[in-house]
Amino acid sequence: MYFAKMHGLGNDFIIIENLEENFLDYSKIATKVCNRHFGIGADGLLVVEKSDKADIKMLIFNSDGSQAEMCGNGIRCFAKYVYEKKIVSKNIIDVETLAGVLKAELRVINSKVDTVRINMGKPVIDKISSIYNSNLNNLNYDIKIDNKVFKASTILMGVPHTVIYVNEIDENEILFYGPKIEKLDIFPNRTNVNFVKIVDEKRIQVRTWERGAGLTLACGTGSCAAVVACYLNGLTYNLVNVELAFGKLKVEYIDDVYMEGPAEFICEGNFVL
Ligand SMILES: N[C@@H](CCC[C@H](N)C(=O)O)C(=O)O
Repeated sequence: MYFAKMHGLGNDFIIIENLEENFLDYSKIATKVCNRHFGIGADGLLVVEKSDKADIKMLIFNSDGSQAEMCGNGIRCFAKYVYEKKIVSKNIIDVETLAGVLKAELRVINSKVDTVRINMGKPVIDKISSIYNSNLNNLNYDIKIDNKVFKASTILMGVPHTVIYVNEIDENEILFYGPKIEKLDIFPNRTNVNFVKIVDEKRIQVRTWERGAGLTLACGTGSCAAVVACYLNGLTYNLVNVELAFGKLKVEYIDDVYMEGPAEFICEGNFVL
């Protein structure tokens, strides 16, 4: 089967096409090809399918085989892929996802996509009982694990995101607490966990423990959720540069959330199913 490998700020994906809609077990394919030792290696699998309500449909599966509703870094890679492979010949593309139809605006230089701006839609701040099984104030509450107390916010940005406010980004802390927070009983569908350091009103740093993929180098939906949470808590402006491990995303919250950043091809080839 033909594949391309792409990344958005180091969050990497295998992309496959299934425009004829053959029966394929995507979850099984994801666990196989995403494995970094026995497969190609990636955080997730993106599938290109036909859509009857948008220009094209994107499906996303995490490296553990679980399906997610949306992926911020993934949708920028996906939009670049369908444009440069001439599957959709428009530079504003409507992409169907399980979180709704989202608009991808491509900045094209010499027929190549440089950056992609996505209208990520509206964050869900209240009424999130399906992801948040509690009557706490989900924008500002405490999570206690062992003897540690974290200030937290939980927001649905296509997928469930919990923001943990920290003074410093500490990878060991993320590896220790990330999986414990992901699986707390208050999150019936698990949660992505974003450790967020506020540098100033226009800059934050984010590292994410992702549901179904573990610690990744960047998370697009997580960066958007972090900006929404920081802005609504009065900690930043509504236009913020989000610094990830290897680059930046520009996120703006004006009713809808807009995210802009790069997408890159790594390689392409074939694998045996
Ligand atoms: N890396 C992504 C999010 C992918 C899905 C997530 N792991 C989930 O299960 O919710 C992004 O860039 O948004």
